[in-house]
Amino acid sequence: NGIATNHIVNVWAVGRDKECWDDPFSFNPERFLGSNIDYKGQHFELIPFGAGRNMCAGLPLGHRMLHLVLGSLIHQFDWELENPIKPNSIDMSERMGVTVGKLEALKAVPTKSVASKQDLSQNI
Ligand code: HEM
Repeated sequence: NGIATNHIVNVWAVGRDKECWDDPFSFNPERFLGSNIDYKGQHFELIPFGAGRNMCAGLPLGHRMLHLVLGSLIHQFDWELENPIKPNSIDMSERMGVTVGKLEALKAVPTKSVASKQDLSQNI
């Protein structure tokens, strides 16, 4: 009838629903080992790219780039937290908005890794 409506799905809440997830507030990527749940819009408990006909058009690119960029950063650099922050003292408070981010930015300090220097010397 020509009337357009906008809907905003609360993906944050879906991802923390204890009906869908065991221990939903824990960061536990291992929960996906041996699970058939994927992120491609067919399993509605996990929809980082949305679902249906308006889902993210960049999913294949995003999927490839994430692995490439993250893998390169981990391979090329050793990463440390800024003093005096320790892994278990990271402030994980969230900043609410249309998207959710960390309230305090995570500062990670890179130094060139031994592995990447070895790669370089092999190329000479
Ligand atoms: C990890 C990276 C990304 C995430 C998590 C993401 C997530 C999303 C989400 C949640 C939507 C809305 C889907 C909906 O309304 O149901 C969307 C839409 C869209 N995204 Fe992404 N996106 C990512 C990367 C990209 C990239 C790299 C591109 C392009 C190069 C892209 C292009 C688009 C476009 C064009 C739409 C609108 C699709 C439409 O309305 O038909 N996205 N994305």
